Amino acid sequence: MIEGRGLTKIFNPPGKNRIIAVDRVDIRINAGETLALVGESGCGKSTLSRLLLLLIPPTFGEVFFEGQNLKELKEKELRLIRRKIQIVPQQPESALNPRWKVADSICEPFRIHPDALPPGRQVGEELERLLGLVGLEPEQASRYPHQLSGGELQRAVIARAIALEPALIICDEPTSMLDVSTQAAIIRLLQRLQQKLGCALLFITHDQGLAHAIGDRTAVMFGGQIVEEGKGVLDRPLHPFTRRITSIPDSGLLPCPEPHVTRTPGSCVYYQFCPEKTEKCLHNSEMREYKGRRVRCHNIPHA
Ligand SMILES: Nc1ncnc2c1ncn2[C@@H]1O[C@H](COP(=O)(O)OP(=O)(O)OP(=O)(O)O)[C@@H](O)[C@H]1O
Repeated sequence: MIEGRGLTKIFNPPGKNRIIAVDRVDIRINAGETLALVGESGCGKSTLSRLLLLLIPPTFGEVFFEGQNLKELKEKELRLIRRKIQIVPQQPESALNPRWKVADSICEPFRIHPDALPPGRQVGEELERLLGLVGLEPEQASRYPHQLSGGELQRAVIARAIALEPALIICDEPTSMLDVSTQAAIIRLLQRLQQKLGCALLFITHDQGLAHAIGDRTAVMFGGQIVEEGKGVLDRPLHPFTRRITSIPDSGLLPCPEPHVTRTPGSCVYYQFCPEKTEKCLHNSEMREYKGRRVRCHNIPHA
């Protein structure tokens, strides 16, 4: 359904070294599936998700949605596609207008896209339906954001995200600001909604337990690259980085280095950290298909 090919994002902050935030990433999310994107802080997960929506322009690479190259679309056509892809961010407050009642934020998509309202339906009826789907009371929706808890706010953001029946919801660490029991409730809600609405999820997290629980497939990121991707990645890891993080449950031990600082020029992105590196790892590694997986490592045999 959505596919990024060769996506690269280089930031050039004034007076600082350039940052290769996303480096030649190929990524595909199929209709109705959940892809968990896991990696340490700073490895490029959020930048990659913003590239997929063309919220920021890629330095190199292209994005295809249902076969259409987004770069070739006019702004109006791109807006129609963006309707089909919604984001649930880490901080729900950032997605809701603090001066609006929550109900008004949830219904905003219908004001922007009045044609999206099902024929014969009133906005109020849709609001009631959405609140029911996410488990919020009408009374809660009549409050302002600062009058709701973090979990309630995230439910409101999810209600807004599903209003236009998206084909894909990008969940960018949607539970990391919540306490553990609220986290579990929000995850269950997202899973239930996905089943009911049939949408795909790109679930971004640095929590490998969560990635394991929610993903049909998992993509592991390091230093701006996807280093391993497929089914069962966290159960039977092949890449040295995936093996390392899965051997230390809940590791926060390997903060992602900024590639321009730590990377040996031209080498595999994991070169400086890899206990198994050989001479060929001084050269960039390409993605290889192996046992139904994609792995970016010279030491994985060619299929
Ligand atoms: N607008 C920007 N200008 C300059 N550098 C940026 C910009 N946005 C992101 N970066 C840098 O790009 C790299 C990747 O950042 P990104 O936010 O995508 O990582 P992440 O994996 O989502 O991290 P986290 O889990 O902490 O949100 C980081 O080094 C970050 O500092």
